[in-house]
Amino acid sequence: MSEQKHLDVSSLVSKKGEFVRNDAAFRNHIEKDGEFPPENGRYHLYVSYACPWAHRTLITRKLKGLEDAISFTVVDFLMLDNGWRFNEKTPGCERDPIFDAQFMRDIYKTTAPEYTGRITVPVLFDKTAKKIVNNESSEIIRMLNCSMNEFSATDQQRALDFYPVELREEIDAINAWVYPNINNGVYRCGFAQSQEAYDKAVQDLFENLEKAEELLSKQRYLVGNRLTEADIRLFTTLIRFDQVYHGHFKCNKKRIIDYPNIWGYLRELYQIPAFRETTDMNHIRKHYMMSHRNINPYGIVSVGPDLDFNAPHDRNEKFPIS
Ligand SMILES: N[C@@H](CCC(=O)N[C@@H](CS)C(=O)NCC(=O)O)C(=O)O
Repeated sequence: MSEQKHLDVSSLVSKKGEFVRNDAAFRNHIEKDGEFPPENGRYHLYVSYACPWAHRTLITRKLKGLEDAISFTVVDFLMLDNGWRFNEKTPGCERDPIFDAQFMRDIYKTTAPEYTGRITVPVLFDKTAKKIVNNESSEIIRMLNCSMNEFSATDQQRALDFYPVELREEIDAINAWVYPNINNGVYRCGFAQSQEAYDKAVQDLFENLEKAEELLSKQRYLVGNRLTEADIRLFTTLIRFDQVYHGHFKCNKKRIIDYPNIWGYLRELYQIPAFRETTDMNHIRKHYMMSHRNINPYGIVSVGPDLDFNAPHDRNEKFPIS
């Protein structure tokens, strides 16, 4: 196990000062007749409410009605030198129910002692084999979308498909600009270590937010009239934007509330229970501002803004779904 401090992002910064995210290491899949077969109650998610990548998995789990089939544990929002930790004293968090571990790194160390990479969430964990199945959220949400259908709570949830075959090309094309420029784009702004890297990241971010605004001025969702994985993936960045990324990551050319179509779209998604009930703004705001001491040395949590995500939106009138 590497002894590097958890918050040390120097290994993730290029010579030009650009933030470069590492690829996830555990890339197994839940599949019939495979090492990790679909099974009710066998799998567990380790997540942080603060983390946009983990947030995707919680939303998909709930949309698909897999609350009884897949358990989860939330780590403390504070991530300091020892990384993600379990702390049942923080509201919303619990003890680790599998190993009673103190830190997330203990889960990685116990079950994958040879692993030397970063200790990230989300983690999809097999409670029977005591193994990490996967720690890449984009793959975890695909598994939750289709590999556990037999355990969905209702037939309606079972039938939901957020990555349907006929839309895959379009969804992939959207993800291909949303991920680098928006999802990871905010991190590229916030963790940039040169003016040049920041300037480029911020330009890419706002050009692509304009692109999303333009698209959402013509249609209800990113891929036409149907809610897909692309929307789940964009939502978790948008919901954090004005409250955190705008100030903390210096993404302050505009706010999301300045884009009328994105703002309406964000409110519509937030008002769907699976999105709203998995959003914890307290964890989100405190995590970023109290943990990233390299960019906010005193850990002071800023005041606002106070946004009404529950305010009515006009998406249904603008783009009715027949
Ligand atoms: N590719 C991963 C990225 C996950 C990730 O970077 N998670 C962050 C939290 S937002 C983390 O755990 N960071 C700790 C670190 O990099 O040391 C995914 O999408 O699942």
